[in-house]
Amino acid sequence: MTSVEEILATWLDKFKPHEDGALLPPHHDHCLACGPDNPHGHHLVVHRRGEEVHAVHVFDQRHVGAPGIAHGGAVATVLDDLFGFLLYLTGAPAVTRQLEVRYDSPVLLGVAYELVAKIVRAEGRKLFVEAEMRDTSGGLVAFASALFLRVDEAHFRQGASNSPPLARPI
Ligand SMILES: CCCCCCCCCCCCCC(=O)SCCNC(=O)CCNC(=O)[C@H](O)C(C)(C)COP(=O)(O)OP(=O)(O)OC[C@H]1O[C@@H](n2cnc3c(N)ncnc32)[C@H](O)[C@@H]1OP(=O)(O)O
Repeated sequence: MTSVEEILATWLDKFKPHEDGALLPPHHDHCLACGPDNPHGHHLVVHRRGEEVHAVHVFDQRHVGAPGIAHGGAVATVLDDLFGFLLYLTGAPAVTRQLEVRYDSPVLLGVAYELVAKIVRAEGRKLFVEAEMRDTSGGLVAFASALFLRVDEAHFRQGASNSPPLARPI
């Protein structure tokens, strides 16, 4: 697992401008939603699309709530993390202060959904953001809104000396 200091050393590079259509970098390699090296993660892949961010995502059996249906917390994780990619367009890190998710239809495992997020407005440190998740017919299955607050590197250093075990003992 990479240390907080190692992540911070390259973290701000990710906030340099990304071209329209570019594949956006994961927050870090073990991020629960987008980290490619997290075996429990969603492995979310996100591109810039104009002033929005876009992903096509499939939930799998690891994210099950009711049989065959994604857990609502898993859906919220992915939507929250998608907002985290909008931060690359703003040029500065921020964290979720409030997140609200509306679940309009069950999100089915093994089915592709299209996700889009955008910044609705920015006021000082505050970023108000919204996201939609749609099925391949264009039907809205979930809608999220959130408030993100800009923070500095000191915020992330709060976790630097905290090294819990990688997995709970069985
Ligand atoms: C290691 C390196 C990097 C790794 C990065 C991984 C990144 C992952 C990326 C993304 C992954 C996904 C994302 C994640 O998972 S981020 C992880 C989940 N989020 C957190 O852990 C955040 C925890 N919270 C905090 O640390 C503090 O609360 C922070 C720092 C956020 C704010 O505490 P602070 O004390 O600083 O600020 P404040 O609370 O006084 O408020 C400030 C202003 O905001 C206004 N306000 C507050 N609430 C509301 C509201 N509901 N509607 C409207 N306004 C509201 C408030 O009135 C005030 O306004 P004003 O008086 O200034 O006008």
